[in-house]
Formats: sequence, C-alpha cells, structure tokens
Amino acid sequence: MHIFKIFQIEAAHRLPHVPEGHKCARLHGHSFRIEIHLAGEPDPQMGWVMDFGDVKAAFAPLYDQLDHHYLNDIEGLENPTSEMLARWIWQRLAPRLPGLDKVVVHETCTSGASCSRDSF
Ligand SMILES: Nc1nc2c(c(=O)[nH]1)N=C([C@H](O)[C@H](O)COP(=O)(O)OP(=O)(O)OP(=O)(O)O)CN2
Ligand SMILES: [Zn+2]
Repeated sequence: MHIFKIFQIEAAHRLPHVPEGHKCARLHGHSFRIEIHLAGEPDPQMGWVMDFGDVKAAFAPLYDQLDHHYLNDIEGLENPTSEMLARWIWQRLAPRLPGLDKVVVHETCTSGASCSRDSF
C-alpha cells in the first residue's frame, strides 16, 4: 500500500542559469507543496504502514531548513529548480525513511517535479 503526507513550505528562490530576461532569473517566492509518499504493508496490529506523525518527524529537520528561507543559499540547492529540490529532499529523507517511495514538489498550482526510486 501507499501512504502520503503533505507539507507546505514558503520560500524564495531565483534560477541562476536561465537565459537573460527569463522571469525566473528574478527573485520570487512560492508556497511549495511537498508530498512524501511511502510504500509498504500495513502492520497487522496497528493497521498502518507508518504513523503519519513519524513521517512528519522525519521531515521536520528538512522543513526547518527550507521554510521561510532563500533556497539558493542552502548547500546543494544553488540552482533550486523543482527537480533539484525533489532530489535534494529524496537524498536526505531516504536514509531516515526506508519505505520512501516518491517525493513530489509542486512549485506552483500548475508545475512541479517528482523523484522516486527509479530516478536513481
Ligand atoms: N522544468 C522546470 N521549469 C521551470 C522551473 C523548474 O523548477 N523546473 N521553474 C520555473 C520558475 O521557478 C517558475 O516560478 C515556475 O514556472 P511556471 O510554471 O512557468 O510558473 P507560472 O506561474 O508562470 O505558470 P503558469 O501556470 O503558466 O501561469 C520555470 N520553469
Ligand atoms: Zn519559481
């Protein structure tokens, strides 16, 4: 089965490698919506794959690093596209959440990127 937990992060960024005149070269912000998906069998006694509270606890250090920050200043996020952010989160969360299956980053209501086991 699959479970998921959604987090929302307010953060600013700019994309340093876009062509001159591209709107994303300018400093701007987003309410990033981040989905953390896990796969596994529900524990027969508890009836859950993992306590959502444990997912929240595992994500908390990353949330604190990202929320209300300028993403370009964060090590590994110097070019903070949705793709790079999804991969950055995956690489830091996978060791803490063995059942991690997919990380989805919604940068806006209409755009985003995802990262899963197959991405590596
Ligand atoms: N592949 C990617 N393309 C773009 C990224 C990205 O991370 N990966 N990021 C941006 C910008 O940061 C921008 O903030 C988001 O772009 P866009 O979806 O074009 O934003 P809009 O609000 O203008 O979307 P509309 O729904 O078309 O109004 C750009 N590209
Ligand atoms: Zn943006």
